[in-house]
Amino acid sequence: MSTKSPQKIPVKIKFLSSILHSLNLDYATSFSAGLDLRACFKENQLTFKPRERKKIPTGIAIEILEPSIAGFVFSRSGLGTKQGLVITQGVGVIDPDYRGEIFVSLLNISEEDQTIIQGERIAQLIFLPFFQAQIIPTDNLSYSTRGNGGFGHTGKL
Ligand SMILES: O=c1ccn([C@H]2C[C@H](O)[C@@H](COP(=O)(O)OP(=O)(O)OP(=O)(O)O)O2)c(=O)[nH]1
Repeated sequence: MSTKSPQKIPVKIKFLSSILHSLNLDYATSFSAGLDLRACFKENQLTFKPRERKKIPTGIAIEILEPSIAGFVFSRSGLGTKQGLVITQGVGVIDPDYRGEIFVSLLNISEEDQTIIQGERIAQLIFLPFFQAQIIPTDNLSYSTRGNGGFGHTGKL
């Protein structure tokens, strides 16, 4: 393992919930890629019935001070694999111009009721670079070996 630390980008964080006062909002280890987001609802706990989904406030709003970096909300692997609580839309995208509270939409894909408690770490926020396309309208796309083949076109093995 390198002794260097991951590169940091500047991100302002506004704390919106007193629940976070007593809890740590920081990277779990010095090489964690994801910043854990915590459930900041008023109740002590929240239960999801099978296939139920809920939007959960995280108690933070952010300002990413780099124009080509967005935040991406991913599932925590423990919550997803042990309890079946996953991000409803697959991945949440936090645009760099978004200033509102970050919400996490969780979906219970298990067959049982699942409960999370106030302050629990429910998802992870990862900052990644993105590109916008410079759109070039055309009728002709260049030849490639793959062509139109997709969705398993190259076989299983
Ligand atoms: O998991 C998420 C996903 C999005 N957002 C916030 C930040 C994001 O910048 C904004 C809009 O998200 P998105 O572009 O995915 O939403 P949309 O459904 O396309 O709606 P909009 O018309 O607001 O863009 O909502 C969250 O708080 N959590």
